[in-house]
Amino acid sequence: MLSKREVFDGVPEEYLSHKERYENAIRNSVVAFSLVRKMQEEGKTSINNYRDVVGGLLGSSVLRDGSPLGLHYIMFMPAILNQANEEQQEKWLPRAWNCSIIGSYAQTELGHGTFIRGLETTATYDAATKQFVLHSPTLTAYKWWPGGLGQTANYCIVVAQLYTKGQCHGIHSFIIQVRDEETHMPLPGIKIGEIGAKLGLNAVNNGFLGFDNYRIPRTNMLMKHAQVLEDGTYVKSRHSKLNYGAMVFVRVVIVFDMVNYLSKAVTIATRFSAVRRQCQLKAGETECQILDYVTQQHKLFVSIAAAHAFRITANKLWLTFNEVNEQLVEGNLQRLPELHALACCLKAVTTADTAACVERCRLACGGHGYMMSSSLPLTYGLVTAACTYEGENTVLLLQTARFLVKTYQQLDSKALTPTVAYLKTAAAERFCVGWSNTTEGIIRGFQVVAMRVIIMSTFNEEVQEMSRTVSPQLKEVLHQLVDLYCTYWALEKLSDLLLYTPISQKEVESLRLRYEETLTNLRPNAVGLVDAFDLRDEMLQSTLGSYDGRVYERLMEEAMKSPLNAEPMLQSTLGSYDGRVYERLMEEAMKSPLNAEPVNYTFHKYLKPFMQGKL
Ligand SMILES: CCCCCCCCCCCCCCCCCCCCCCCC(=O)SCCNC(=O)CCNC(=O)[C@H](O)C(C)(C)COP(=O)(O)OP(=O)(O)OC[C@H]1O[C@@H](n2cnc3c(N)ncnc32)[C@H](O)[C@@H]1OP(=O)(O)O
Ligand SMILES: Cc1cc2nc3c(=O)[nH]c(=O)nc-3n(C[C@H](O)[C@H](O)[C@H](O)COP(=O)(O)OP(=O)(O)OC[C@H]3O[C@@H](n4cnc5c(N)ncnc54)[C@H](O)[C@@H]3O)c2cc1C
Repeated sequence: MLSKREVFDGVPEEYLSHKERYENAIRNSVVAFSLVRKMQEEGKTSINNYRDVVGGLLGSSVLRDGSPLGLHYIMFMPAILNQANEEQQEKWLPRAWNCSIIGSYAQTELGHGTFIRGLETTATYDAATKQFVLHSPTLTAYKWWPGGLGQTANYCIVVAQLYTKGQCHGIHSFIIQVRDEETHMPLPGIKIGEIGAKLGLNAVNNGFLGFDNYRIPRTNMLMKHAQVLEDGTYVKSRHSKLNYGAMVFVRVVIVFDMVNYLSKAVTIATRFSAVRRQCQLKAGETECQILDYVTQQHKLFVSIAAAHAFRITANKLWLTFNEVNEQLVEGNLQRLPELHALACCLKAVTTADTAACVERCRLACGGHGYMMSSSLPLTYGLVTAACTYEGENTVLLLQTARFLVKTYQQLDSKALTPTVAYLKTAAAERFCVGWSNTTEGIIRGFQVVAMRVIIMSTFNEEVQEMSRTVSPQLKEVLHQLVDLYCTYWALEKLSDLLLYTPISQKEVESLRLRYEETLTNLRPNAVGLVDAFDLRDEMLQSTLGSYDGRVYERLMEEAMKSPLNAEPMLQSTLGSYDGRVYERLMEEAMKSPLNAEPVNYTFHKYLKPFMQGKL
């Protein structure tokens, strides 16, 4: 087993080049995941074991910044289990378990991540050849982000709009080979590479993938829920959202992942705070441990409590996930909406809280927390990504809100599922129940808050008609900015206002409405207001923030500059805006510091022996 913080030719990880990071990650991953494969060979294939071992490996000292093989375990295999029929599982799972194929999960595109019903990649059924034709009609249709896809995976689950007999049936999943199993070269009609450097997870080898009328057998559509028959007849799924199952699974395991990272961060910060002595509590005394300061305890102790709370929650969610999945197998879909809402809510809350807590742990360590060697910056990079991937947090919380409002609207007509049963009590009792400063009293208080917020949201949704115009006068707009700033901070600091001012409940409710109104009023001028900062592109240096809005072209242009994309040469009609695609590719290749070797040497040295079970 590799030692902690394995180095690459004696150079600590932080000082490796982008390419060396990848090579180091491949080398460490094949050794680490040989352990997982051994577990499988020895029959220790309980999903709990895998969850804990794979989860423990990712982000561990060996795979500190993720792994190009992570998605293979986290999404590729669970997606086959969740969406492939028995025949397809028999064909693909054994090869996935022994890693003779390495997979990824390609759903997000340059142009769409959240709104998956808007994905543009198409899979059109050709009954004459009994094949699906995969195609990326635009640059924004390119898959963008799939972990391991850049240079590592040779298969992936692709989510595409299914067309048969001229009709679109929405998004479905397909298992697709993208690289030759012997040479690892991209197959004809496949345009593939890595997307470039990121804030963190720089060992994951996130990639892009475009299809140019690429054909796959009909039987490569994952057909557990919906099917396309040989003549092109579409047979729909019992529930349109059963295809979303892979995302629910990952959201559930992310909660476990947050426990790992939060426990690490608060361990580092608390131990350091016991060692670090700074300043004197009383003049003349020896300097005290910073852990003795109440302000330091305020920063850290809630993270210790949160780590335990998240662990208990994660275990309960895992049990619920398994219960509901057993019911799904029996055709009982009754608790699927609750599981979806719960997974959305807990993924969003635990990732957001963990990111905030890890940042507080870093700040609690002063300058030394800013050192890469503290592991706190790296940990922050890992956990903050989780606020975005597997469903951006805001969007997932909106899904939970949607479920809660629907539950409230059916309060009297429908039996409540376990996690929302409290709404019945909160609705039945007087809202202003007496307050008691006990754990139970606080929980009851938050249940009442939840109830009232749901009622307010339902009221806003049903009654509120928001029609507004915005005066073009700059004065008007600046007043709105002042208004926004005041109402934002009044709501942020509401507990102080409630404690120290006579603000009433009614005034708080109208403050909230005013805040939302100000947001809506400012929306039409939002871009104009930032243009007014007059920051030139050269100063911004951002693919996302350039003045001309050509985000996707710039993202792709930057991705092409990655040294890893020089091998192999990309035969690609990337839709470059000036049409000089081949000249530009050759220009870029000539700039690359890498030899245009057809495949990164790590494939033959590490990956292929691993896939052949020789490591
Ligand atoms: C062999 C198996 C074992 C193998 C080994 C296992 C090893 C385990 C490994 C464990 C390791 C642990 C450590 C690792 C931790 C994890 C690391 C993760 C690494 C990175 C992964 C990142 C991957 C990705 O990011 S993949 C892409 C993710 N993308 C998204 O999440 C997209 C988000 N958007 C959406 O989900 C949808 O667009 C949504 C929900 C926002 C809107 O969908 P839609 O428009 O279709 O729905 P609505 O109109 O809003 O609602 C309609 C209706 O549908 C219901 N619904 C929506 N979604 C779902 C769902 N998922 N499930 C069920 N129901 C759903 C919704 O509630 C509405 O219902 P109504 O009744 O109509 O209200
Ligand atoms: C490290 C990392 C790894 C990833 N790995 C994978 C992978 O392996 N496979 C894969 O398929 N994808 C992967 N992704 C992509 C990820 O799933 C998407 O980034 C994520 O779903 C968010 O979508 P988006 O990027 O389009 O953001 P957007 O949805 O465009 O979000 C931008 C902003 O718009 C807001 N917004 C969007 N829709 C709404 C709405 N309806 N209401 C209110 N606000 C809204 C969001 O809240 C956010 O503030 C990865 C992403 C990251 C960062």
